[in-house]
Amino acid sequence: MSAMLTTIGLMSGTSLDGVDAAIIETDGERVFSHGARLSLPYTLELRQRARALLDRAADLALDDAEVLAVEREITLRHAEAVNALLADAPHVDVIGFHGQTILHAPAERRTWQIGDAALLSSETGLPVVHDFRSADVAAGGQGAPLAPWYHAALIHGGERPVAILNIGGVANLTFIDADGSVHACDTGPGNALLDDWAFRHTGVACDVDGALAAAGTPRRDILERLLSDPYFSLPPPKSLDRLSFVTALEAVRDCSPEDGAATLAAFTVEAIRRAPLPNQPLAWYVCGGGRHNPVLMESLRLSLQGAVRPVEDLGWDGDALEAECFGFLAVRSLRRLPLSAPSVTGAPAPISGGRLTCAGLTPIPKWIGEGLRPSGIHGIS
Ligand SMILES: Nc1ncnc2c1ncn2[C@@H]1O[C@H](COP(=O)(O)OP(=O)(O)OP(=O)(O)O)[C@@H](O)[C@H]1O
Ligand SMILES: CC(=O)N[C@H]1[C@@H]2OC[C@@H](O2)[C@@H](O)[C@@H]1O[C@H](C)C(=O)O
Repeated sequence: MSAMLTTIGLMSGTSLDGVDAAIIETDGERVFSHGARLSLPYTLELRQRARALLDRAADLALDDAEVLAVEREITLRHAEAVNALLADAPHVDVIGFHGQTILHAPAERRTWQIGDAALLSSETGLPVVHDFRSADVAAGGQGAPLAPWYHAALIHGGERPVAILNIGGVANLTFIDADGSVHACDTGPGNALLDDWAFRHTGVACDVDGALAAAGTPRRDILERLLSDPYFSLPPPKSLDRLSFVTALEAVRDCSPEDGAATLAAFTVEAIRRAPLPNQPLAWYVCGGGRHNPVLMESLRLSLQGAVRPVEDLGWDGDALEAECFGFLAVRSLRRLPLSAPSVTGAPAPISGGRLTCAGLTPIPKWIGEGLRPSGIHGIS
């Protein structure tokens, strides 16, 4: 296998808004180029079916008929995204397929990403690396966040300490200290609660441009109650499920739509401010859909010490970063490089992860047989 592979990374995040796909060239340690990217939204119906699974995931069997049906729909949407990128890409070696998290309970050694890797492989004719979190969780790690590997690979020099903050459905951060050491955790809610609240009150899937929150005032009493959750006093590593703070929607139930949105936005920001960091970052670079919400960005600027900037100021694409990350992690998996480490996920030692499926391929690409075969291969007899 040549050291460098062209990958398509795929992420279907906790916002459940759709699939992001992005091409990079990487050896799993360095990133040599960034290629095309695209996002394909899910239909409202698929979004709602996936959301219903999240609500029931703890009690669902792996082969539940609705799980399999939603998994198939989601996988076919991923295949559409890959095939659209392949139409203009000269050559791609491998797909990094995160899938859709419907349950994340590392304390119970469970994390569940739905997605049919064999179907994706046969629909695209490419090898697929998937199931990135299970090995870490089985070893006692949090299974998340995994993006710090990618952030650390991308960031060169510049000011330190620095934080990369992803505001997706859940918010997570990577902190790189002055000595280069990397720390990470999920900080708390990202956009997910705001999305649910906006949908309930406006029928629109998110609080577009923060319009609702901008017109309201945070309810400080409710905010303090929300922030008294023990999660915020825990040291890292720590990670969250999309539904971890869903009771916040009950707490703001009697607020006006505007005040409720303002309170939930303030909850996201204050949880970030309280993230347990060894030092204060000189700068915070923000990626994920939350950076498109001016209320979140302005409140972060007022609350945090250090500059708050979109990752575009580093020349990165903040909407492609997570998808790119899973292409990067796919190559790390093929090379059996660590996907997790004590200071990031709390795994007892740096360990690799991910599984390879080649169901769509005859013959199997030669490089896959050249000593880089991960454990747990499906589709290779
Ligand atoms: N113009 C906007 N105004 C307000 N919010 C926005 C805007 N654009 C995007 N968002 C928010 O960004 C979200 C999508 O963000 P993103 O794609 O980063 O999430 P994700 O990848 O699903 O999450 P995660 O990082 O948790 O996996 C939307 O659900 C919405 O809340
Ligand atoms: C279990 C799971 O899917 N976690 C996601 C989620 O979305 C944001 C945050 O919670 C983060 O911990 C993680 O995703 C990113 C890509 C990560 O692993 O770094």
